[in-house]
Amino acid sequence: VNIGSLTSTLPVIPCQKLTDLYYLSRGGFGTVFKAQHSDWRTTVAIKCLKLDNPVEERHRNSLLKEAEVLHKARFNYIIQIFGICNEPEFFCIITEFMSNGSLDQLLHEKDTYPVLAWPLRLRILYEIALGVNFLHNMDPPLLHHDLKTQNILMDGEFHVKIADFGLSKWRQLSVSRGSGSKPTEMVGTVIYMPPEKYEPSKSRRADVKHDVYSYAIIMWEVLSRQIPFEEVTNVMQIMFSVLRGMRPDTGEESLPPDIPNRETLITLMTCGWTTNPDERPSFLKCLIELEPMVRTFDEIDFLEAVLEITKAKLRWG
Ligand SMILES: CNC(=O)c1cc(Oc2ccc(NC(=O)Nc3ccc(SCC(=O)O)c(F)c3)c(F)c2)ccn1
Repeated sequence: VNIGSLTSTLPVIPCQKLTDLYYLSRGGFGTVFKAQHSDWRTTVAIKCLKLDNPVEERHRNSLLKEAEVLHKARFNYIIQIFGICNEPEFFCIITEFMSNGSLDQLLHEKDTYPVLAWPLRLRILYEIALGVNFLHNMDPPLLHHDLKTQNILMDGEFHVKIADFGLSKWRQLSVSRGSGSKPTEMVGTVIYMPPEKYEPSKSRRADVKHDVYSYAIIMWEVLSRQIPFEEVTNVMQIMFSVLRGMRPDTGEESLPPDIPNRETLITLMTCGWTTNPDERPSFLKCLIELEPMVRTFDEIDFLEAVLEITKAKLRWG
């Protein structure tokens, strides 16, 4: 058997199979739609190149590259790619549709989700770590470098899938080329970015400790349901404060005393966002800390937590 032939090729899907397109989000030059696959009878998400500007080779290639990366990174906690649609006038990546949206929405839309039980919050943190740890274990390691709650998606049972809308990353690319006269403003958010990355020139190549800083900030956000540095006026002020050592507050008003394993979780998050990248834990270390915590809950605890928010969501409509 030729091992090369074993690597399953990615299905190429004719674009007329994709119907009922519904606009979801837009970025640099990519646009994301919800769609129906007419043969598979399921809902999918498609990330495609805008149709207005001529599909330059560069854009098509970067989307092809993304499809290849996703195809290689197939795992339980990474968004699943179903195929690509590669036609002269229409080019897109087809992925599973994550019906419960992003972690950002789950955490901060408190009208829709008034309660978010601790067992589910811990399972979410654990599954994010499983996903990123898998990427870091690939050969060569795949570094995400844009982990944020908007890139963590939730499926029908509120299980986590790591995604990368990547639209801001490319936009940043196009902006940082100094296209216009105005200063290249940072697109996207700076709160998940480790301080050593504020000066891209000085940052070390292929920084393996970037993602764990972002993860520590996400840990705080999941446990507090607050926006990190919400009280700080602007992006520059956040960057100066973080460079001086400011981090989200780990006091009881942000992280309530009833959090299970509160001290261990705070130790892990403060270690994860420490200024010196070398002192930050690996995702393997994070998983070893989190496994026993998640094991203290049983399947019913998770199902009850999911049922609670599913009911609330249906009531809110
Ligand atoms: C309510 N539901 C929705 O709105 C919705 C929208 C949706 O749209 C997409 C979102 C993201 C992607 N693409 C993507 O995630 N790619 C990618 C690339 C690299 C890495 S790993 C290394 C690295 O990060 O560079 C990675 F983890 C992921 C996409 F194709 C479609 C998908 C599902 N549901």
